[in-house]
Amino acid sequence: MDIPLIDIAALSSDDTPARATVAAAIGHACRDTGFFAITGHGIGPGLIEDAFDAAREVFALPSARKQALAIARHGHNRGYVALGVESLDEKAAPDLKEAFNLVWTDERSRPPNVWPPIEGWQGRMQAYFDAVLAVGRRLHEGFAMDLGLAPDFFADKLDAPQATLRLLHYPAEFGAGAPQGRAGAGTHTDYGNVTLLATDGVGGLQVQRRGGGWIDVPPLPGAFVCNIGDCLMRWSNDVYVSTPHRVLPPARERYSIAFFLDPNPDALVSAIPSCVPAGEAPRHAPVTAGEYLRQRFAATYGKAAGAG
Ligand SMILES: O=C(O)CCC(=O)C(=O)O
Ligand SMILES: [Fe+2]
Repeated sequence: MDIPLIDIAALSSDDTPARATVAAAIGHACRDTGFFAITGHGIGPGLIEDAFDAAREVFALPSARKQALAIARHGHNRGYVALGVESLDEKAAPDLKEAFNLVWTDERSRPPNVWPPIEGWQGRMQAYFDAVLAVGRRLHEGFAMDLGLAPDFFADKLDAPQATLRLLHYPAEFGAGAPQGRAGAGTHTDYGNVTLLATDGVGGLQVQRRGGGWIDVPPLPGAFVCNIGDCLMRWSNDVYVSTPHRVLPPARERYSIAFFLDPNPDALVSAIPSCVPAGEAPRHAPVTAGEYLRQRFAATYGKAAGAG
């Protein structure tokens, strides 16, 4: 299979050889397509279903209510992004999707989230956010072990992360009749360290094959599709690959929930020693994760959307 299915349950155990086996499987996928799917993550189907229900409720709000929650109004990458605002492929026409973003915040160093006025919504989404963040941190223990680092290498670089939970809605009316050249989400790589994606079982996500062509990501109920982003690729001196992917205009209405786990703003992204061959210089200059992501967001949203 092009996108391996990895049971990560042993990562939560204290069985060192079993942890190393999972880490090696993750590492292999990160060097190959940069995409893998995980089971054994410990997030029950009920929590995932609740998150999708909450996503359907927010996108079903009247347009004016959604606009009141817009990122363009609130800034800091929180809130609603309407259809036609964003192009993940910076050179292409806007994506045929709407989105709602929630960010990691301690409500002191960063502003609070924007919450829609829906009964019980905040509790459901925060529970999902916390659960998926824990899994994302656990995956980093696997990356660290695979890269010859202490398992907790990333822990203090992810304790105030630039993490974003992004509810996505691709409306049905664009399926077969999508305007020429318009995608659900244009071809792009993700910016941060790792993305954990839950889908509702409607296809459309495709991953670029290195030799050319596209791999259809099959519906994987209960699993998360994970992929490496540009920041971790840079950290690994390009040993891990951040692979371009896209979402076709779906034939049916489609919902997905992406969780982007990106490091603390002040974390220094500097080539991991085991990834730099002896006698060679690192491929990229060190940069803070905050500065790196600022540059990437500016390119996608432009100033008008007030992202970042
Ligand atoms: O909706 C999806 O399946 C993927 C979305 C995606 O790749 C992204 O938002 O970065
Ligand atoms: Fe993506």
